[in-house]
Amino acid sequence: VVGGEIASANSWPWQISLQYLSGGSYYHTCGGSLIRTGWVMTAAHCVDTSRTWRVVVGDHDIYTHEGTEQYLSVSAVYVHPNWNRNNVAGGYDIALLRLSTAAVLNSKVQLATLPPSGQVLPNNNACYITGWGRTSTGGPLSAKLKQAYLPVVDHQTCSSSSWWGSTVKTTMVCAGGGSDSGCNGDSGGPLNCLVSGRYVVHGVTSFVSSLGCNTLRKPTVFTRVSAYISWLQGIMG
Ligand SMILES: CC(C)c1ccc(NC(=O)[C@@H]2CCCN2C(=O)[C@H](CCCC[NH3+])NC(=O)C(F)(F)F)cc1
Repeated sequence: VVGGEIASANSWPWQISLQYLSGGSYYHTCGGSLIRTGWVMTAAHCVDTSRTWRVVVGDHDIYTHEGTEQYLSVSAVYVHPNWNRNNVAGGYDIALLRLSTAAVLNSKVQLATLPPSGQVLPNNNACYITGWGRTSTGGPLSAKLKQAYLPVVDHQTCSSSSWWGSTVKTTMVCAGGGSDSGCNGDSGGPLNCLVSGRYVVHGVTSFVSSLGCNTLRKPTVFTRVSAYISWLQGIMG
């Protein structure tokens, strides 16, 4: 997250850190959302390589043990069948992770609320992106979870020529486009949008401009969760 601020610890209790095993240690690579005690929603581009994964729930500082973390192994990865790793602009950047052991819910570990199927938010709807991604283009990951206020940019604006043009599809949500943005390492995490006074996860962080995370008029682009409710339901049962 570029800009924004450090979140209050565990104030986004469905946010997870997706980590991979390398040389005996685990490393943060993406975010995700806990949507059932045994299921995590993330981006397909996060898990389209075969690795040993773990999910950490209840985390705030990914580099220190705070005692609130639960370390959960992943028993199966379900990438959307239409995902094309060579074309993030095609959409379908969504995946589900089946956890080997269920998360234990408490004040710091909660399930995300998902939107109703087909719901599209209006321009300027209040949303926050959260994640441990880079804090500037090419910069380091954030040790502590960050949040940034990214209002929705509607499709009409986001798909216009000086914005993302035809790269952005109606199965995506755009948000921000100014000095605050998502950045590498926020992938897969939630876009938390205020709807009727409650936070609903309307987006899965998908891509930013390769010219720079907070490029003017290149909002952070999210997979629109409400376009995939039936796919999610079909996998989870
Ligand atoms: C033109 C369109 C197809 C296109 C649009 C944006 C990009 N962006 C990028 O490639 C930038 C640079 C580093 C990773 N990245 C990204 O946007 C990656 C997704 C890469 C998927 C493709 N491998 N996502 C993120 O960094 C984010 F924002 F989700 F945290 C690439 C292609």
